[in-house]
Amino acid sequence: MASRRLAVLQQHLGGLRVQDEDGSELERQATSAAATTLPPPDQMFDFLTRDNKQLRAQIFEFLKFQAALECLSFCDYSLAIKSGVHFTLCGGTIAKLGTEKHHDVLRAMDTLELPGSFGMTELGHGSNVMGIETTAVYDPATQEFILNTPNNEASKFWIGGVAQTARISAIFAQLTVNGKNEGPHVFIVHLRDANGNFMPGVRCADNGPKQGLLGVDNGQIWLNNVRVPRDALLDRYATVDTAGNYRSPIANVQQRFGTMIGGLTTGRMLIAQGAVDACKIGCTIAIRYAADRPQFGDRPILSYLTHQRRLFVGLATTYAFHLAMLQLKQVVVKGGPDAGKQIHIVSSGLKAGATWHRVKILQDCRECCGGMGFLAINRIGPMLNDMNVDTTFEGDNTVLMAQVAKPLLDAAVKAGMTSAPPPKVMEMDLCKTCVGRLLAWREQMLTAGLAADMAAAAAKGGPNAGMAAFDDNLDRVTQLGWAWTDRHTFAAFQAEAAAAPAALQPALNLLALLYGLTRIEAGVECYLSTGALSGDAIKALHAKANALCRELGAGNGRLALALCDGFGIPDHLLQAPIAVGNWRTFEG
Ligand SMILES: Cc1cc2nc3c(=O)[nH]c(=O)nc-3n(C[C@H](O)[C@H](O)[C@H](O)COP(=O)(O)OP(=O)(O)OC[C@H]3O[C@@H](n4cnc5c(N)ncnc54)[C@H](O)[C@@H]3O)c2cc1C
Repeated sequence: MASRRLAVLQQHLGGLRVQDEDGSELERQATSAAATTLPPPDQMFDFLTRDNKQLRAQIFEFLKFQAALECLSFCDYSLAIKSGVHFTLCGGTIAKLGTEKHHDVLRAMDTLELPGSFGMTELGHGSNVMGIETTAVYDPATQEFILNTPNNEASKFWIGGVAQTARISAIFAQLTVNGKNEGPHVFIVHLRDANGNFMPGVRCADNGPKQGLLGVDNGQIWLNNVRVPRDALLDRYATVDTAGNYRSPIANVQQRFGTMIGGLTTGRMLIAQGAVDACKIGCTIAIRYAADRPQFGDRPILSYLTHQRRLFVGLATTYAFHLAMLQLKQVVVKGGPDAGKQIHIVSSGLKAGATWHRVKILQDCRECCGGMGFLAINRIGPMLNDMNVDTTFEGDNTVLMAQVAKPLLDAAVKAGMTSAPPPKVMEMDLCKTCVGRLLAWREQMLTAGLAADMAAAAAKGGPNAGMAAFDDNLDRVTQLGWAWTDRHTFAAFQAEAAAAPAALQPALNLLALLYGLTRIEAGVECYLSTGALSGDAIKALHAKANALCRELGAGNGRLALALCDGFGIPDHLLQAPIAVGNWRTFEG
């Protein structure tokens, strides 16, 4: 059992599994890019940590932890989210924003003695975290903070674990010391005692029935003069001494809070990875079933172009995001002075991109399985419900795409990029380099156009008018977020494919090209409206994508099936009868 578990962990650390020895050439080509381009998991970061055994062990633990949560999401999304809330959101916040005195709490969380929750969102304040209204006022007489919910909109809402199980919460509240508001800070607040009774001044309630994710007890919290000791403040970035003096190395309230929550990106990464993992499951179930299911005679439904267009594009996109996530994890591990900003942008784009793709890919998989896709036992339907929220939590996708676009636009305005590059007809030789250039061009085109509008508005009405122009063009801002994500993800895919052993490259290059072509199709308006691509070029591009789908579908989808096997999901975690050839004997 232990060795099986280790094998599962390893395959997810490395990314994908290597096929059996007796696999055909095509199957060998299709096996893991990640498992073959990267060294074994325990040596993966040797180059960073050669002289520091402790750091190396920490990095390995971090990756093992992420892999373990991935394995949980293969079994059950509620279980993965409940664990993520406890360990990553609550535990991770205490670890990253707290100091050594908070480590006892972490130890009690590790043993599940203290089930944790993450109290950021309020009924009235979701995406705008700076606007939260819960208050924490320092009382120097008792050296305590007094926390309050001043009105119902300030009640903590959606908090995972709070309806039934959580004993503590990392509560975000506006801190006031000596009458001065210092902005949002985080406090460890005990909600329930060991018997499950509410602590004095605390009240919690269930949020009520949800669309899915029923294994997570989301709830609401009201705090009424709840007193917590001075040490309850997570004080890595700000301290309050016994006499009530507030100190922080970051003077600006907004910057200080930005620094605090900027470090809490692990949860966002886990949501993005969970979406990629769901796509692996959905694609594997749907492609296996489609290869096994005849309709209109002996013809397997996988041979229909419409099936290939939906499932193989989904497969290519899943590989693209898997490999981009793998690169992001390496950036996180590597760290460095500029890593924070980079991680924020990349994790925002990948989370929004992966979860929005997941919605489409799982829906396509569901439809491709016909009625069987609607049966709960075949998993895809329940996954669609359980995961529907991933576009909203850990940063609403639209808001995240704006965060991807904002620094690009700020840099463009600063660099004086005040006119869009003139549209020019692009060469369409339909190779990977050409696709990469086209994706980069769309990003530049959108950046320059928006930056020009913002600069013009600022020149007339000042910086606020520049920001108003940003808000007035949020549809284009979202397109820019997508354009950046498409370009970045394609580049990651290309890099991983190029680094793979020669035998794997044809399969990975094929998938990467299919992914890139379909992302140009997704942004076709930009190319056509500017004259960058002609109608004939778009037709050729569409035909090329179809031809790649035909290649993946050859031999009843042999290559596509091998690429699914490359995900390394054991059958007992796939669970769906239609994925393991049992639909013919199905009796309900
Ligand atoms: C199942 C579930 C579990 C959750 N678990 C937790 C938890 O454990 N702890 C916790 O603290 N929170 C949790 N949340 C809260 C979650 O993080 C918030 O729902 C999320 O931040 C969005 O906030 P909101 O729901 O208030 O939506 P809003 O922020 O009100 O957004 C509503 C809509 O308005 C749009 N919008 C908002 N602002 C802008 C803007 N500036 N520009 C353009 N469009 C905008 C958004 O795109 C969105 O479509 C959970 C939520 C759910 C549903």
